[in-house]
Amino acid sequence: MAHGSGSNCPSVWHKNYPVAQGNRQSPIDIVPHQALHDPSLGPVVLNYDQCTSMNITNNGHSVVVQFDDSDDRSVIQGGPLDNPYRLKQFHFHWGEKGCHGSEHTVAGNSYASELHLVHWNAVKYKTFGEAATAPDGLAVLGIFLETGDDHRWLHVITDALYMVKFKVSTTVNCFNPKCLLPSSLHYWTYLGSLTTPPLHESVIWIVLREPIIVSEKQLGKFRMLLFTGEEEDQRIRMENNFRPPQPLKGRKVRSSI
Ligand SMILES: NS(=O)(=O)c1ccc(S(=O)(=O)c2ccccc2)s1
Ligand SMILES: [Zn+2]
Repeated sequence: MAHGSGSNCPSVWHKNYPVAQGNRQSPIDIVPHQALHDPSLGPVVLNYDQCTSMNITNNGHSVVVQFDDSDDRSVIQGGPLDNPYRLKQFHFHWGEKGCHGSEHTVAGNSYASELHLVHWNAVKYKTFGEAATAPDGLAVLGIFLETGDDHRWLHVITDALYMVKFKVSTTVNCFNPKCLLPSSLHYWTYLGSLTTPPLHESVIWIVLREPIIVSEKQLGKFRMLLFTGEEEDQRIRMENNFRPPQPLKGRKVRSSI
């Protein structure tokens, strides 16, 4: 859970963001045998083949790789989505040690980290900002990270993290996030929200069942990032930037499995 001073403490977010206690908040605990298998749910299709990555930024609460979303070169479609959603950015959530750090949990079990690929509905909405407040505006693909062997492609990101130790940005060229996908695209899907303020209830969540494997060493590089800027004398390590599971409030989780 994100501890620490003021705003990055989930238990007080509702004071400034009353929607934190809304009816479709994220993350949630996914209970596989209570999920509804929906045969009408087709496969999720990721068209990330062209190079649209732009930069990697430490934004003070995570590390974010941003993409050029001025056209439909990088989109997700299929599955629960009625049309293609454009890739805007991806970022991670992690803990300070062991297997805590993911936001979604599976039957009460958490993973060491969770990758979120954020997409927006550019067919129905003119801008990301407009989509971000619409009930079907965003689609976030969640991928669990489990510790084990080195992930050969995650190195491209983790080797760049020292450059964004403080709250800064640097360019990253031609990183195709398809290399961060597990072999199976079986997923759970449900209607939820952003997991950080402003907590908009605008996200169609697609959470992959199969985790990707990364090494402790690679995860450790996330933990050496700082919430603070270079000019600040206080150095607060960036870790535990995950929100705990929120009440399901009657929502149904569907599975493609
Ligand atoms: N963890 S999460 O994937 O739910 C998430 C939190 C914040 C974002 S955002 O930066 O895209 C964003 C989107 C809308 C408004 C402000 C920021 S995505
Ligand atoms: Zn996230």
